[in-house]
Amino acid sequence: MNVGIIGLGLMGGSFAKALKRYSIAEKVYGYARSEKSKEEIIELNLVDEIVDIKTLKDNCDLIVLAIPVDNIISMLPEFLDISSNTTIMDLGSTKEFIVNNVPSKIRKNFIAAHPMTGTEKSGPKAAIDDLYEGRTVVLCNLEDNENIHVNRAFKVFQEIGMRIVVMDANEHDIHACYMSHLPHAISYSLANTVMGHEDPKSIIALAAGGFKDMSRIAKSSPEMWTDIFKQNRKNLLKSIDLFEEHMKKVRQMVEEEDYSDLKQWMKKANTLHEIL
Ligand SMILES: NC(=O)C1=CN([C@@H]2O[C@H](COP(=O)(O)OP(=O)(O)OC[C@H]3O[C@@H](n4cnc5c(N)ncnc54)[C@H](O)[C@@H]3O)[C@@H](O)[C@H]2O)C=CC1
Ligand SMILES: O=C(O)C(=O)Cc1ccc(O)cc1
Repeated sequence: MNVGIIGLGLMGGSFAKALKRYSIAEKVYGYARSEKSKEEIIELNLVDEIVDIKTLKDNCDLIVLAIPVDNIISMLPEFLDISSNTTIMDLGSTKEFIVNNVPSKIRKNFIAAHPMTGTEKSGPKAAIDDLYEGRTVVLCNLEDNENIHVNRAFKVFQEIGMRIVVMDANEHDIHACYMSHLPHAISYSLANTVMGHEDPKSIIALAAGGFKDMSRIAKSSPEMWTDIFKQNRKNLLKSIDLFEEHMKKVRQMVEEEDYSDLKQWMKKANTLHEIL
């Protein structure tokens, strides 16, 4: 099997590494837009060859879109003339808007996937060897796909050591919002709150583990996350409203010195880690 990867940053670059590690592809082709990315991809030896989109389409059994979620949608018309045997797969963090915007001509070929693994880093240098190992990938709306493409996706994800979960795209976006998109909104808010109040010297001198843990994902790519917030806007707004209710509640308990209720509220939060 030949695989083509469009976008060789954290997700695409790590996918290329996993394919090599498990000898899954005969040849891995890459497509990158900027000269800087191309240089980095060659230097890091992420793919066998960097090619244009036509070469990818003519030579690959599987084409992986590992680019920001709005770019995934704008790129889809490029694939209207692909062979019915070629699988296209995206790795985007949102799913419903994407599946609803796949042109009907290639809907059977298009596998909507979301690997539930990543980091706050981006670009080719962020690619890591074992990003996918032992992690979960969510595949959405597989009833819209032809079997050849579903089987190919299952085979590749299993071979790189992933656990597969199948879900409706709408349901996926709700879960992804609470487990990932809301935490990113909170982390960005925390970072901006602290920077608006503390000077850099105090931040360096006093930042402890908790603050570092909670602000790590505030380093994530604004290009990628603006698109995600845009595509999952409805769920994100609802989750922010629910989160604000909790912030109001803790504020009120502290203001009214209601420490017994505060302790109960904290104890309830502690139980999350009995599940995790
Ligand atoms: N970062 C993470 O932890 C995770 C990201 N995702 C999703 O994976 C996708 C890729 O994210 P990352 O790899 O983290 O981003 P990244 O920023 O590390 O890599 C994306 C690469 O694609 C390139 N690119 C952008 N538009 C392009 C286009 N039209 N043609 C060719 N190259 C293009 C960029 O220059 C960049 O090198 C996104 O859709 C994101 O939502 C999914 C799970 C985890
Ligand atoms: O860095 C982290 O902890 C993440 O949460 C990474 C991440 C980012 C986006 C996703 O769609 C999935 C995972």
